[in-house]
Amino acid sequence: MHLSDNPAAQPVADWIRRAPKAVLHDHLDGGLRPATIVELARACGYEGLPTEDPAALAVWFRDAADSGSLERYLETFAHTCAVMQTREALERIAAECAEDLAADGVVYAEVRYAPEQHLERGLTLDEVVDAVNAGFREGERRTGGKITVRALLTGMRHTDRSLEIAELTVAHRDRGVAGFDIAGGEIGNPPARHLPAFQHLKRSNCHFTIHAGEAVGAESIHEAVQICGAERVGHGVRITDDITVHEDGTADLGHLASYLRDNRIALEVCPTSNLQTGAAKDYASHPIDLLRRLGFGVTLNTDNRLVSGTTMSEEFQHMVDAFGYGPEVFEQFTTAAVEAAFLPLPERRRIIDELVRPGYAAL
Ligand SMILES: O=c1[nH]cnc2c1ncn2[C@H]1C[C@H](O)[C@@H](CO)O1
Ligand SMILES: [Zn+2]
Repeated sequence: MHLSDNPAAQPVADWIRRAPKAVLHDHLDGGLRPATIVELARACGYEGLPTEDPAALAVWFRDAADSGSLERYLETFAHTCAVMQTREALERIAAECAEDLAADGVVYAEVRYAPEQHLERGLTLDEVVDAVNAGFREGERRTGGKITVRALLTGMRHTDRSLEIAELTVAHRDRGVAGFDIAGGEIGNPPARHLPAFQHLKRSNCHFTIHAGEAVGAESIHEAVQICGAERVGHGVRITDDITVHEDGTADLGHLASYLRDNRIALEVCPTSNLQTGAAKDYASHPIDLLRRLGFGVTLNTDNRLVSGTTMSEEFQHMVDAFGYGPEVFEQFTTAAVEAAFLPLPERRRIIDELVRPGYAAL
């Protein structure tokens, strides 16, 4: 099913909006406000936008990304990255990102982006990271501390800068950066190509996740977790390749699937994005429910709020519609996300004890 067959701008139940949420997988360059893109494009002289009408631009992104292919999904980012090349633009976009997530009830967010994609107008890698961090701090301040945001620095799988970005991550950790990731086209770019980056992170005791099991199957997840040492998996839905479901509903797990489940390797699941890239057919048959029932460390995420035309609340609502979930399931997903956050343990505990549990109890 294509998203365009689906009603846009999903109405969301009031309790879903109020529920405390945590997002581990949200791309900064996939979540800009459409009106901000239009303004920044005018200011920096970028003439490539498909339209200058913000509402039409939002629809354009979602439709263009709804292609059935990860490669075509990724092409849309040329327009967002084009307007993310100055300190002011990055700071503004990061501050608005924190505000938008907080307005949607997100209390903890890890937001990722690839610093190497923001160097076209002369910024250095360090300046990019400083600008985004300043924006996140400003956004947290504007929301009165309702949200905590940490950055993940992404290395692009088709380029050769991952070691440099891993070093950048280590240099900026404890100053707003919580970890590292690799993203981009999965086919032809296996994670082990970036082994030196992962080895540097391991030696430096630094957190990382890897996009895997989105466009390629379980072998990509195996490489990400067992060869590269990822603590979490971005998407990971194709772990179903290693699970056999029988007619009576029981399931057998292969060794990799068992390893992920038994070690609570968190899966950063992004249902709407999966429908667009062809990693899943529709919400009702999305593997998230099977994985949850089997005891995997499932977390629910947006991936790209603009490009996928979604929010955390809308992802929750899609799951309610498809599987009839109530608040207890979302409390599970949210708790699993905070437990898998790249934060010191006492901070994770504080978010669960002071924000998540009381928030769900009050619904
Ligand atoms: O879901 C994804 N899979 C692989 N790469 C992705 C996904 N969403 C965004 N990206 C890419 C495009 C962005 O420019 C980059 C850094 O955020 O990460
Ligand atoms: Zn992603």
